[in-house]
Amino acid sequence: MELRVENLSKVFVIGTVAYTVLKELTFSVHEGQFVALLGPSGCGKTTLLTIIAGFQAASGGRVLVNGRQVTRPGPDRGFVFQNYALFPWMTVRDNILFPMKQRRVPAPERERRLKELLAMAQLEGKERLYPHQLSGGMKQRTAFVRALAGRPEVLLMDEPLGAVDHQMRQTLQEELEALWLKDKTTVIMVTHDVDEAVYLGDRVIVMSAREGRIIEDTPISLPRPRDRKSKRYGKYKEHLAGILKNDVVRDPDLLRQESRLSLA
Ligand SMILES: Nc1ncnc2c1ncn2[C@@H]1O[C@H](COP(=O)(O)OP(=O)(O)OP(=O)(O)O)[C@@H](O)[C@H]1O
Repeated sequence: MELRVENLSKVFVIGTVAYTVLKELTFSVHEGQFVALLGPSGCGKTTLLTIIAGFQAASGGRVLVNGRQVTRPGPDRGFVFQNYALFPWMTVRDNILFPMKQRRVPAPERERRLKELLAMAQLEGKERLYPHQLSGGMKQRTAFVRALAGRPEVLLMDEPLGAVDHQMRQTLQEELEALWLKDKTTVIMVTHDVDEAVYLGDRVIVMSAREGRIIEDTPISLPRPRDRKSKRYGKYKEHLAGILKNDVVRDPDLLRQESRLSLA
């Protein structure tokens, strides 16, 4: 599997003003890599992820998965939304089966895959519960394995832990890592949390607050599970936090570059 983002740009036009949200981004992600996409609020992380998913089109450039250009959503790309987006009226079992039914996976194969995913996520015995009856960790694990049900080439996660408090977040990061280590699907995860990026990422791509450029692309060479208290862990965090801070200091108004368009 190789995912390639080539010269990707996105411009939103509101009235007569064009806002450049992503500007000529280029990077590749290799098989099995866990990439954390880090940047301040509003820098274009979600926009980038949704273009990779095929939910919206780029204004320029392209995304290739195994050499094929992305033009629409497809089963080769799984997506985990913020707040998990489980169907509240469906049980754990039906949530996980849903994408397989949509893809008309034959029933015996569906049941086999469901069993495998429930075991992987330690959700055996919970399959008849509804989302509101689950703990935060169980919801996350359900969302994660639901996205894996169709065996995507790459899993795209948009701040999957965005809505949880600090303590819970660390626990869920550990659960997420344990789950990912069993499967090693290629992941791109959006986050604005430096600690989360260093804890989970094999590699951290940092986006600028302005014009959605890449300002850093760093491998995190630490053994897993990571020791948050280690000196090297702290160094990585310091380094990335410094980059984010410098970027903001250079652009104190944090305003997107605006260009007047003549739409007449
Ligand atoms: N459909 C749209 N039309 C106009 N502007 C948009 C649209 N979608 C996003 N934007 C703008 O693009 C910029 C980037 O948004 P995006 O959601 O990608 O940022 P983000 O880095 O994911 O932010 P956060 O971390 O807060 O979720 C924002 O300024 C946003 O207002």
